[in-house]
Amino acid sequence: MMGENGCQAPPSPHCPHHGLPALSCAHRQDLCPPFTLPAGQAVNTMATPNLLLPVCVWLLAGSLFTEATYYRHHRYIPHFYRYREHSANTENLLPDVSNPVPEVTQSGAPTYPEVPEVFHPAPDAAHPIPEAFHPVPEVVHPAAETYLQPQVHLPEPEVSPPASRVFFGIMFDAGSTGTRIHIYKFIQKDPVELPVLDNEMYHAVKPGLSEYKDNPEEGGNTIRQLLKIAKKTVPEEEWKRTPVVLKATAGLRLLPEEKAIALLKEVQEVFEESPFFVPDNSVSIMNGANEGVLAWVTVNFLTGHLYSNTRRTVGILDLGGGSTQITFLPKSKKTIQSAPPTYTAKFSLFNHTYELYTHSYLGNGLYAGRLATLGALGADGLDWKVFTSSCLPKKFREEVTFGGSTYKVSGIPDGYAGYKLCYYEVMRVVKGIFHQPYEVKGSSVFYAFSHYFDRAVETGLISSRGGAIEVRDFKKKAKEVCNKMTKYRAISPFLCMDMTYITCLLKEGFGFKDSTVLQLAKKVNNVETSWALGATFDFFRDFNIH
Ligand SMILES: O=c1ccn([C@@H]2O[C@H](COP(=O)(O)OP(=O)(O)O)[C@@H](O)[C@H]2O)c(=O)[nH]1
Repeated sequence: MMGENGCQAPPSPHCPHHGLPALSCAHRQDLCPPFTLPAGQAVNTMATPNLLLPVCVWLLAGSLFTEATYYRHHRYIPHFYRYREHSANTENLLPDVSNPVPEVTQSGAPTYPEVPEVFHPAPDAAHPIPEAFHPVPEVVHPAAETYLQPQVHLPEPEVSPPASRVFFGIMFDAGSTGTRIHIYKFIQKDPVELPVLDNEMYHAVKPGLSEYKDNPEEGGNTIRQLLKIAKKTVPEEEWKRTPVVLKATAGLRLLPEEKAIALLKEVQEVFEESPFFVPDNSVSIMNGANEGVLAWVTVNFLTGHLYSNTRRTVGILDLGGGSTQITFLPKSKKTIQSAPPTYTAKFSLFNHTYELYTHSYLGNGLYAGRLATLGALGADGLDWKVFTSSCLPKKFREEVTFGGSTYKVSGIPDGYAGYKLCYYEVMRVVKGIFHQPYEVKGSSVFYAFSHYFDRAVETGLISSRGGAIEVRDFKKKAKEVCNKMTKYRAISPFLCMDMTYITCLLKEGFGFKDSTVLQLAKKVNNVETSWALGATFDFFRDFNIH
């Protein structure tokens, strides 16, 4: 089985390293051992982020495509002291219970700037936006003579402001349960200032790439389908300089290496035949630490915490199909000191170095967790076997597919079902696997999204607009669902297992208190709460996550 290294398909022939344009091949190019290809085809790890974009919002949109497509429009006033006025989604913020200012300053810990310069780092201190995105000089600096009429002694007219420059970034999220395209439109108002996130187009298709492990061509077709949306969204004159990037997560991490490589190669070929710019690091499997860090960047950026002067940030909890991530900025040194060395990540952003607690648990996503609870995870070749669980309705019997494999599963027809037995079963999947961070029992606010959000909506814990609940609410609802399985079966026969798993993950896994408040959100400021935005920032401004 493959490790969690971020590994990529072979380099694109369009890269400067291969004699072509210079847009994004300045990124980190670590070799990736598990994906070593024949000589001359060494693969690269993905690059990592650093960009700051002010945002604010209005939403244009509609559901145009099959599963989920929407188009959002954002405008942002780039002054941090105006942040609260311009937060379009204040119901998602919990300022009163946010992280308090740390009492003890942690050496090497990030400090939040007190002055607005944080928005405009000196050009030489930040990684420059690629050349191609800089406004052309003659547009930015019109010749002064054009505007001066000294001979008639008229007052000097105001010089026109520099023309804004629009650029796009296309980020594919190849998850275990689906593939999603995020098309971000940015506005670069001034070459030395930071671009503004103007809007995002999002569309998702199911199933995920890993389901095509035995038929990569068909997997490639799902990417082709999504690229059609990109062609409709990005103006034709921008295609050539719009980078297209795909990052795969747990679905591909869990596949045998050769199957994952075949899928990545197929995607690379589909990208090559597209009219978009294909950097040499454009198709990769993202490592778990980057997945957590980039989601943290997205959420803290969208909630305004990255450029507020409050020193507050929020933690993130991401429950995917194949893996689950926890990431937060510790207040106490002890959290980092007591964490296993691979459970921390440093990166630079806005001239600051952050050291986060972050970990991705591969095989502990919701779908992988279901199979693990049933004892079926990785049990390929046991087609005859029926995997049973007291978390499922007694009379339920079905085939389920995950990661391209199909398993027979059922309830226990003559046995017992219910919360207690179910909790005992899921405990086996969680116990001894999770590290409990030193300060997780504290008062930090965590944003929980992906399947945490989906299940909370399905069970009526929150509305589809999101909301705040306590960990104990998941437990209460899990008991209710498990003890009334027939009532909830129509929503999903797995609802009892899922809710119990989430409860167990939060309490026994991460060690959260019953009273910990979780802010559940699918979107913040109408932008998807996933790692994709952070990864796009990272593409343009390497965060150097390590
Ligand atoms: O931009 C995104 C990306 C993901 N998701 C949801 O988050 C979950 C993540 O699952 P995924 O298959 O990506 O998990 P992974 O493969 O990363 O474990 C799914 O419910 C997705 O619908 C979402 O709502 N918006």
